[in-house]
Amino acid sequence: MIELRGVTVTYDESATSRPVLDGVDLTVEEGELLLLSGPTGVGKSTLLGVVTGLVPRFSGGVLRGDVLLDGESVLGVPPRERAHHVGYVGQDPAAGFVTDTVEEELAYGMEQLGLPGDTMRRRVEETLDLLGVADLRHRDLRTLSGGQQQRVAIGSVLTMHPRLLVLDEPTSALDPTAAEEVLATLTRLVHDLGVSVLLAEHRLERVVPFADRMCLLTGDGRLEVGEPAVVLEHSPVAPPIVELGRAAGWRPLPLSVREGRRRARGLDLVAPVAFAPGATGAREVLLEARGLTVLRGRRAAVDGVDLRLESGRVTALMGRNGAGKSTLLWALQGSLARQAGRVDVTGADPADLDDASRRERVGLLPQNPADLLYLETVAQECAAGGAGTRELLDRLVPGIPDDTHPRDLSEGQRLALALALVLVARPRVLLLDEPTRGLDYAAKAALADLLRGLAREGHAVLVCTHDVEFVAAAADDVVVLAEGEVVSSGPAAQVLPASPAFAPQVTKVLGADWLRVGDVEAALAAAGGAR
Ligand SMILES: Nc1ncnc2c1ncn2[C@@H]1O[C@H](COP(=O)(O)OP(=O)(O)OP(=O)(O)O)[C@@H](O)[C@H]1O
Ligand SMILES: Nc1ncnc2c1ncn2[C@@H]1O[C@H](COP(=O)(O)OP(=O)(O)OP(=O)(O)O)[C@@H](O)[C@H]1O
Repeated sequence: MIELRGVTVTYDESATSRPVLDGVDLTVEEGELLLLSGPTGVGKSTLLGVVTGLVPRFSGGVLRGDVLLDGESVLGVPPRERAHHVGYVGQDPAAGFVTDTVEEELAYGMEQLGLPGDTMRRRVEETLDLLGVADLRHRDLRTLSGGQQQRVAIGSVLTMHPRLLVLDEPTSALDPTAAEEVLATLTRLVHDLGVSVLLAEHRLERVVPFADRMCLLTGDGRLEVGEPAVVLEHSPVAPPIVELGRAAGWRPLPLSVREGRRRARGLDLVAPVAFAPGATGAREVLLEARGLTVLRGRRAAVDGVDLRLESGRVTALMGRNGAGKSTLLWALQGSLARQAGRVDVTGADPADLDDASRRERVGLLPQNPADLLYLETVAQECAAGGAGTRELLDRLVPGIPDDTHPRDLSEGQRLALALALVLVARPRVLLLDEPTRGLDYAAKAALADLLRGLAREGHAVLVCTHDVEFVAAAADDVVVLAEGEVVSSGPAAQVLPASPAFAPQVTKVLGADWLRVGDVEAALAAAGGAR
């Protein structure tokens, strides 16, 4: 139904710079789910923008080639007029909201299309249920948690019944169960109604099992399209199950946990020793919270939480969308008022400190990294961060040009820059809110290394995330929050395998002794050596 022909996009027309997309051909067929993947900053959002019409109209840059909808060129057709056929949800869902409440937002697109009132009401009800947001229907959009916003944004395009859905990292703010449900819903639309879905995603473990075909942007502007199992043979980005298949020499590669489990029957491995703790020697309590309660609206979003963070440990804070994780982070950091309880960070209550002295003790990476960026270029931001900022940035996502405006960075590049600015201050306690959005596997591995390194040097790290694979790679401990209360906590090696929602792929395939592909690789090497 939509076709890109020889599409080339160049943002910077100087002779030295290469196009982001270079002669890309792609046909999205009716009734298929197409997964777009590739490393951070490679051009995935750009490609989606070509389909929706946002690139180059609102992004700048130059587009060559043609885009056809049902065989007719739509290059001159603005995004608004394509919305009838093409529904789009961007990487920052809140940025696309145009009304005030959940119900209004779900109805807005349909009003623009001039649909009859009873149709609108019916579709709003259906969508509220489909995305599990019925109890939020009257809520102000600005008070929703990140994951709640993402669900509403997806719902607001579904109500228009577009024939093609274009989604940029649609599960990045969703808890694992919600992600699975949203993908199952999309798959149902694809199978039952012949809707087409084109989605870019970094968490391939979530999406690959649902994809009919996969496109890979390789980094030189080219696009490779094929069966997921074929594209993943040599893809630089691959989910843990595929890495496991590669390590064990399984062909064809397993794409789902189920296939992996079948292949793993013949594997005879000696279980790894327990995960090495972050630091040896004495641990120091760097942050202690007792009876922490924070109201949001009339409800306690955080309800009597006790928490202790020690030097040398990386702790993951997990839990359903809306469980109160972001609220807890801001209350620990001291800038969000609490109704009860106390917080102590190395002898002081951060709520009593001014901004500068607070930053030295507790660093917080906000859910929206753009909140930390206010200068004109990457180089200026790095200079303002001080010595070492640029090096930190390059460790996470190498090669970002100095003169780029932070606004023009890809999502992952922007996150890496904000992270570098927080990390360079070397606060003893580091709080990170969902720090893996937009990051490819290499960048996540670099981030995990960085956090583990900081822990070894005596920092305490608390990472709020829905990315179970990242938790498996980075965390010593896990704290799970539900409705504002701590419902379980303990070593990651015990908490993750105990829950079907939080178990990483390797655990699901090989059992509770295994969390990471690296451990399996080591065991395979040891077994090979012993033979
Ligand atoms: N409006 C713009 N002006 C200039 N450069 C841009 C603009 N938008 C994107 N870029 C650059 O083009 C490249 C591709 O960006 P894009 O956002 O398409 O990547 P992406 O693959 O979606 O990244 P991520 O995985 O981080 O979401 C990046 O290097 C980015 O800095
Ligand atoms: N001003 C407000 N009025 C009413 N409820 C609010 C307000 N602000 C936040 N909430 C609610 O408080 C709860 C906790 O929100 P919080 O952002 O801490 O959740 P979270 O665990 O970080 O979620 P996510 O994983 O989706 O980011 C959510 O249900 C949210 O809708």
